[in-house]
Amino acid sequence: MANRGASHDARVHTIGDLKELGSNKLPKMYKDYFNEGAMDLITLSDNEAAYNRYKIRPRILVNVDNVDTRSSLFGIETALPLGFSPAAMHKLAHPDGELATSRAAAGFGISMGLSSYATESMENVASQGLGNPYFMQVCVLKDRSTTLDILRRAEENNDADRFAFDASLDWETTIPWLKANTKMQIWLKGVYTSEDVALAVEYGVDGVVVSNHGGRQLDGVPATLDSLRECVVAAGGRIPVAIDGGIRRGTDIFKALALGASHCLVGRIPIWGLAYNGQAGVELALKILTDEFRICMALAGCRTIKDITRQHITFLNSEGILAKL
Ligand SMILES: Cc1cc2nc3c(=O)[nH]c(=O)nc-3n(C[C@H](O)[C@H](O)[C@H](O)COP(=O)(O)O)c2cc1C
Ligand SMILES: CCCCCCC(=O)C(=O)O
Repeated sequence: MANRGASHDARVHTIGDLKELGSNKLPKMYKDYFNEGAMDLITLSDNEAAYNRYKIRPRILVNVDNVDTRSSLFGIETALPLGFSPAAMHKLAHPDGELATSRAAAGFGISMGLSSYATESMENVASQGLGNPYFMQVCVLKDRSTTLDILRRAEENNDADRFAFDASLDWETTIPWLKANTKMQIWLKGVYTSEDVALAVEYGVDGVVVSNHGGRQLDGVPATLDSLRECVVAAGGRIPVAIDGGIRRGTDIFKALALGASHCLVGRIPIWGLAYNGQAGVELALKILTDEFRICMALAGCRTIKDITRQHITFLNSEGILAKL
């Protein structure tokens, strides 16, 4: 049963409610653009299903009188280990678009990622910030001057628009070129494997995001929560490993952290909030996630984010047996 205490909206008690009500306010073409994925949607659906294969192992008689959900990204404090993934075209969901999303993120003190295909300028989006971390998703394009222009503008805004993707990118040229052209941290988004985490460390990348683009690129790859496990081992604490894809509940955030994620990102949730009620809808989503996460921490016996460990999670194997990780 839904947690009826979490929301201030009579109709929205869960992110599932928000998806249903928000999406259904949109023209079908926009709804499909936001909600669908690649091919047969197997990875899209598994991103969510994976969170149900892992179970929380609560500890009892832990003093959780004063649960502290604070975390950090890029060395900047966040109210939660949560942020918004860069996702294109928020104005298709609501005319206030990324400005509304940015204000909601700033008000809640969480991280805000901006897409190269945003419908608002990075300058206007970043100016909504209140000291919360901002990051810009950059495609390295065939026309490197366009990518350089995005990097310059992102640097000027302390935190990032245009087109042809470059399919010839490789480790040897791309990462050194990026590092030579910016002082900002460089994180790789779209990492799936221990091999590529090891290369990210070797090439001096600052962090990785385990992501399959919300099931919108290669159908048939694992759920990100399943990929996370090998990526965390490969990182070995040398670089942070963030995750996105399929996170819909506060308990999902808890599970990802227990499996070693340093930060969780959500792509469609702010879009559903925007579609439902603009900035107030995004804030409603964050209220639900914050309350659910705080309650989960307390009931699992974790007072701080550091208290959430591998001991707090177990895996339901194909025979329905809880296997210790
Ligand atoms: C409508 C939409 C547009 C997206 N646009 C981008 C983008 O421009 N750049 C990018 O790196 N990822 C993009 N993504 C992927 C998200 O950053 C993120 O990986 C994904 O949404 C996470 O899954 P979730 O929606 O289940 O949270 C997009 C995702 C969606 C749903
Ligand atoms: C030419 C515009 C491309 C926008 C791509 C946005 C995106 O990544 C998505 O998944 O949608």
